[in-house]
Amino acid sequence: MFTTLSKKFSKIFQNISQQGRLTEKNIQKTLKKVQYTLLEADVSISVINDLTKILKKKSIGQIINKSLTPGQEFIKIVQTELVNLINSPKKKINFFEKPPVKFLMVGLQGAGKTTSLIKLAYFITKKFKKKILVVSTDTIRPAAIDQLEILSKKSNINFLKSYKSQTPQEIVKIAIKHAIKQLYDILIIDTAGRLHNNEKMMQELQNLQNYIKPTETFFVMDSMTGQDALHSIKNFNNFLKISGIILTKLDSDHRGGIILSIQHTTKIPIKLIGIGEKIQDLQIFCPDRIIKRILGMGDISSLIEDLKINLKKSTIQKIEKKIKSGKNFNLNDFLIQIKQIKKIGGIEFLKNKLPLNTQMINQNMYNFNEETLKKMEAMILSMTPIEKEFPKILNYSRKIRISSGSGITIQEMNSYLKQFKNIQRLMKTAKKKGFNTLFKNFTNMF
Ligand SMILES: Nc1nc2c(ncn2[C@@H]2O[C@H](COP(=O)(O)OP(=O)(O)OP(=O)(O)O)[C@@H](O)[C@H]2O)c(=O)[nH]1
Repeated sequence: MFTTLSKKFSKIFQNISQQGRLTEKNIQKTLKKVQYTLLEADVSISVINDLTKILKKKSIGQIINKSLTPGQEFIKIVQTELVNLINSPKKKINFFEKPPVKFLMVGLQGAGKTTSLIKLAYFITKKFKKKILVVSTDTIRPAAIDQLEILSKKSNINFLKSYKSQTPQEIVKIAIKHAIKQLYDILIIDTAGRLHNNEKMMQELQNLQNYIKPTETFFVMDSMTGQDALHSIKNFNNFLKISGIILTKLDSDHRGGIILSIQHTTKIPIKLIGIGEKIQDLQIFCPDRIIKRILGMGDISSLIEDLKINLKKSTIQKIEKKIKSGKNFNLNDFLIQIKQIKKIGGIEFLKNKLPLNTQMINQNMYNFNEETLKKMEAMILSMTPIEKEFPKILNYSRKIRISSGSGITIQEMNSYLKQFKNIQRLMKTAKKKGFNTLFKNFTNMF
């Protein structure tokens, strides 16, 4: 996510941080670099111009000769202004009205409407314990109704069957009746993908929205579409009242410009982001977290949140208990950790959320990948219980035996055991400073 963009920002920031004193000239020079970076990232020109004006005014006014750490001050200003650029007071999802609250999903073909619908239903069920019903009004694309049915079944979401012979309005009428009767809190309605210039289909959608009067009408948008998407949103908004955007496919490494342009250009808030194809890959849009990632500062907060949502409470409690007890962290515990890393999305997922500077400094971390994780697991599984408990006893002959059992060279084994020792040290720090430091110091494990 935003790798190219964040690498560029990291470089600009590294450069300015090294300057003891800032003059108007070098602030102007840095702002030029920021401008080019945004331009290359496909941010719209009007956004860049407005942003540069504010940055110039604030940074020149506030920094020169006034700050002891001018570089840091400059970075803070850029960070704050970028957050302001994508923030909106209307970004909260409204589902606290009289039930059944209705959500309508609209957008171009293939934008990710059906997938996002299911992810959203799953997210709200899991986080807010609401009773949700989903229905499809897509009678145009063959298999669209079946797709929603299959996804719903897979995720244990209540699905109401609809038929191609029905009109969207008939489907919705039945669904609302059903939702009221069965006391559902939320009804989420999928629609057929369409182009904004298909007047007939847009009119049909407008009629449907007027009939449903949804609390939220989400425009689901593929973030890979770039600047063209801005026209689509505006055109959809001419027919409908869009209350929020769900920006999908942010996991692909695109240029990132669209996320900085949407709010400023359309005044419609981004409410949710899709970051993968799996059911749990939907997040509430948090401007400060996104900007941190764009600027290469990592996203430790959402990493901790993801870990808390995706790992069982009991597992987290076990780790915390282990840390607090001060008992020696052994290779059995390490094996459990490896399994957990795999479960939450693997090492690439974790790396993605770490501050870029730390990642770049720590070459070992950079070289660490899914393959390494597999090898570590194989190494530990080839050990005897006593070796796992007390790795200190691993002498040369024991290592030879483990090596032939796991297919890992002695050199690799030594390097993994060194990493394990680093983790042991980290656990001791976490005991003093708390559980969250474990993730904040993640890179020190390597
Ligand atoms: N990588 C990634 N893929 C996604 C994301 N969201 C959706 N997709 C994929 O995008 C493709 C299209 O998604 P759908 O949900 O079928 O799109 P749709 O808008 O309902 O499509 P139509 O009904 O044909 O208009 C599928 O392969 C999804 O798995 C995301 O956040 N990340």
